[in-house]
Amino acid sequence: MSSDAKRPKVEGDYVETRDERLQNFLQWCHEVELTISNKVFLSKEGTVAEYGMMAKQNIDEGEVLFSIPRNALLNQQTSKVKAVLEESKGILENTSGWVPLLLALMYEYTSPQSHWKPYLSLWPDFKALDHPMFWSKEERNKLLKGTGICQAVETDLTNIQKEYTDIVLPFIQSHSNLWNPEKHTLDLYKSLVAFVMSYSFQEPLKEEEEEEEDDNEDPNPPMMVPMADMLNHVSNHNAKLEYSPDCLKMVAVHSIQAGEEVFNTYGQMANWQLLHMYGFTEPHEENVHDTADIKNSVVHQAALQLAQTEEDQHLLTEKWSTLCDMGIVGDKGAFIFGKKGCLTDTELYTTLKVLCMEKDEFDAFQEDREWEEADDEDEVTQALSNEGLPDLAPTWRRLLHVATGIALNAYTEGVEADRMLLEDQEVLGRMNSRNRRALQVRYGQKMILRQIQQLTQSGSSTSKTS
Ligand SMILES: C[S@@+](CC[C@H](N)C(=O)[O-])C[C@H]1O[C@@H](n2cnc3c(N)ncnc32)[C@H](O)[C@@H]1O
Repeated sequence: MSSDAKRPKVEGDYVETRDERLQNFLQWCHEVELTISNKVFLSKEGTVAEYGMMAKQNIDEGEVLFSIPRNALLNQQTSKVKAVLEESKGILENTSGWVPLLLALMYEYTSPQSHWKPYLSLWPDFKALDHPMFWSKEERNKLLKGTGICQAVETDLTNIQKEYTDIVLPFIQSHSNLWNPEKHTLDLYKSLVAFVMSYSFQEPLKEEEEEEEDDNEDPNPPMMVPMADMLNHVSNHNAKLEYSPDCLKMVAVHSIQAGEEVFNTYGQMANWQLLHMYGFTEPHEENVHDTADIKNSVVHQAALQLAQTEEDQHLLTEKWSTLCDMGIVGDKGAFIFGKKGCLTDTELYTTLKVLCMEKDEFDAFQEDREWEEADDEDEVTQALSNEGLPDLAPTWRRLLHVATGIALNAYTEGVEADRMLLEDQEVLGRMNSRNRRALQVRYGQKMILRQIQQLTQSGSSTSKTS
């Protein structure tokens, strides 16, 4: 380690920090020409979680806070193992597209000579990662029942295990000069998956590429962006990352006052997504992007409950298979509700419309293939916004009301029980942090569902939409 005296003064580097790892990282930033404005500094003090960036002086909207040259990004192209990853491209392809980066990280993270050592050493053992994938299954099922996270984590864990056993381990074994199965274990792989989940960035496609890659949903592989990944997230963020051909820049999107934390955005993330991917949550009130799902199958179940005769049930089966054929609903699909209304409004509108049709109407609908005529998008959005819900046709409203009830029953406790816990500071203080985060997710989802339930209460208003 070099002494303070030998260390060059890095612009924006708050040398008063006694954090040696941070000092080494800032020194490395200087060497790779990653430039930082002297109006900001990295710190563990005053931030919402561990490292974060703080404003030292007032910052104007549009100011560049730091700039990262492209050769300081860590991905399979910049890693020392680039050539061997490139050679084996075909073998390493998998559905997530993460394997090459994960192999590069396994190598760089454990290599004492790695060019990336001062950066990766900021997280010596990934102790701070506490995604639900590290909780026990019992804990997940107890705390997160109904939130959708349990199933998402089970799928992740199955995929991680399979990816490691089928692709990574054989590859490591055949490249024993670079990797070693005793060091590069499944446990390390799992920690690195969580690290990539919560610290990596994915460059958005340029417009031309987007047009070409119409069917490709996940075209750019993830990469590690030193410094940008030191910023924490809030939905009401004040900075964002911009991509240009030479470098990536963190730019203030609002003015930031001295003493405030600089927050990036990880995207428009509901609390369940934040907990699943990043291991934290925002208070439901503060997260403007919070959502709750009603599974497609739950709306089907609600319609079956409302069907009064065998004939109705039979008709319903036909309607459901029509909706499946149209690609509107599916086994794993869900309707998503935000704080202001349904975000998958076209799908829900068509589903309610078809499920609530009389038999002759449905026959005509099928014959005329009327479904190919799109409904007016603005009208659909308005009808399924919170403002529009009380005015839905009574049959639609009833169906949505029953479906919401079923969705709410999937949770262990009611919304009032969670509200009481959240309002009692003493109880909250005694709660462990997993419990608190799970509570935020459950409470937010239930509040959104409860709101739909209230807005679709029968007899609340006369119908306008039919
Ligand atoms: C990209 S890193 C940010 C740097 C991180 N604080 C550190 O010290 O390494 C993302 C991680 O920071 C934490 N984090 C980010 N925003 C947060 C927030 N608003 N509240 C709590 N934790 C947050 C979570 O642990 C998340 O997985």
